Amino acid sequence: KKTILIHPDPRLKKICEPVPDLSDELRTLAEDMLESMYDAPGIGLAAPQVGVLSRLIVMDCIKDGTPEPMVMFNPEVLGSSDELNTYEEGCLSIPEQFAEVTRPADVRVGWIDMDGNPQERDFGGLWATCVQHEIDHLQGKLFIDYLGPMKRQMMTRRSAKMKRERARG
Ligand SMILES: O=C(O)C[C@@H](Cc1ccccc1)[C@H](O)SCc1ccccc1
Ligand SMILES: [Zn+2]
Repeated sequence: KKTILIHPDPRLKKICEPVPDLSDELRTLAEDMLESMYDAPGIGLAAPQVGVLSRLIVMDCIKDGTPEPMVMFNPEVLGSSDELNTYEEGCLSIPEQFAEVTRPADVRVGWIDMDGNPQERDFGGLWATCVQHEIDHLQGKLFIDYLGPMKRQMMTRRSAKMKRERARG
């Protein structure tokens, strides 16, 4: 299991490097990230959140109750709808802070899967929100960056407080 970084942390603001070639090490990292995600619990997790500045995200697009774990290397948004959707987002790196974020309702995403094969898929609903939230992490972008400066500052202060309290154990 990997430790999830808490905002503010400079590693959460970095642009992540593309994954050059798949390796067993990267596949193991993806497995560890899925384990950390389920343990949190969460429905998505990006590599920078566990301190790895590579373009890798994991998600579980639960389909009618059955878990559907997804591993995406070098994910990119290929297209997005004009239609928007607003969702109250949270982030495992900004504990217990929630705010409404508006994003395109539907997105087409391309990525390389665990077997090294290129994949392409349309996402809607919660999964569209989740995959956009995760891909933002690879650009060093957090959901609070969509808020006004006052709300962002308040959430940053509170997250920093949570971080201090967690560090003290
Ligand atoms: O920090 C992360 O990237 C995990 C996020 C992913 C996410 C954020 C907003 C909306 C959808 C997904 C969450 O903490 S995972 C926790 C969660 C669980 C169920 C529904 C929404 C969020
Ligand atoms: Zn997040």
